[in-house]
Amino acid sequence: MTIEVRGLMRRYGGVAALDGVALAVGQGEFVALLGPSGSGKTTLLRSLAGLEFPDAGEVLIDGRDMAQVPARERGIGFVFQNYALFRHMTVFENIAFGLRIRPRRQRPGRAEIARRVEELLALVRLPGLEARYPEQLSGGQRQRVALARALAIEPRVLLLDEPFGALDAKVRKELRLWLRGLHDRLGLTSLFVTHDQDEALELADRVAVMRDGRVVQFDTPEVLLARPADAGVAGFLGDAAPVACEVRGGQAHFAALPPVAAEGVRDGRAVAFLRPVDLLAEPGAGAARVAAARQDGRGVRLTVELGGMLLEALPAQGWVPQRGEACCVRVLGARVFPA
Ligand SMILES: Nc1ncnc2c1ncn2[C@@H]1O[C@H](COP(=O)(O)OP(=O)(O)OP(=O)(O)O)[C@@H](O)[C@H]1O
Repeated sequence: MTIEVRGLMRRYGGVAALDGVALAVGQGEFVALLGPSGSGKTTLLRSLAGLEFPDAGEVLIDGRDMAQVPARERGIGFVFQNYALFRHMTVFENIAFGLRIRPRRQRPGRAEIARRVEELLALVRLPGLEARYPEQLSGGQRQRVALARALAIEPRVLLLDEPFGALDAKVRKELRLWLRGLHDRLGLTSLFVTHDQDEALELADRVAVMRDGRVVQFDTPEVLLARPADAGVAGFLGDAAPVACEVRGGQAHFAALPPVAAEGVRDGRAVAFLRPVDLLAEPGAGAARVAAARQDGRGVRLTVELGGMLLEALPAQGWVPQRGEACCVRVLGARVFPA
């Protein structure tokens, strides 16, 4: 199924939660809505689900305008933060609920419901847990039950609001990869809200970056990192450090770093956004000093001190940096915007 919204507006008192949102999602895409708190992500997701009705604009699902159609008639599955399971119902009843609320004509019989619940539990890899209550499950298990409940109606579109928000980092990582696999296998079109950029960049085919009730950029993770639409997006993604510079003739000049290409940027004061992968530190008598070097899951993370700034950089291959050691920093690339 395809999803398209045009000119979506939603005001709460004086606040424009959605301020003219446009977005077109293709069949089979896995899309992240990413943005700071209050940027309108949840309001957009709820408008797609039919839990919120926009003041103006269109919500097209497979080309049909759904803006005023209630949630249960949209055939969309949704999963919210904090599981939102019914605490007084067993796992079986929670999942069956998704089937029992279907319009009468499509509602399956008792035996068929039991068969479907069993199938869904196998799908989310929780067989045999149907008699448990939510409080007898771990956070990750609860979230998978919530997903099974959403999938019970066989939706073609799945909407998820911070689905892994309450889980610890390891479970979160496992579950999101598993969810991506499930999306692919079932041929769903999915949108999920997150304010975790790693999650968005790792999982999504495309990421819609939201700010102040608008989608400011909608692109693949690669394009977002390489060509952010504006300084706001550049600063929000990829752990980029903003460094003041001066552009002259297509080059950005810094006080303490070598110049770097800034093609197409007009001459004058500017800001360069430098990610750790943009800076290569090498041992040698340079103006920089190693402020910290630590090992994490991805390799050595190096912090260098240079002209009063602290910048994250990659160490040259084979070099084991020591704190306080002098070094030189090369700039491999930068995203530069007029100040
Ligand atoms: N029911 C409501 N009543 C009044 N204001 C609301 C309501 N729902 C949302 N808002 C406001 O609309 C704006 C967008 O909110 P929304 O929840 O969509 O943002 P968000 O990007 O999902 O934020 P978060 O990441 O914090 O969940 C915010 O300023 C919020 O305070």
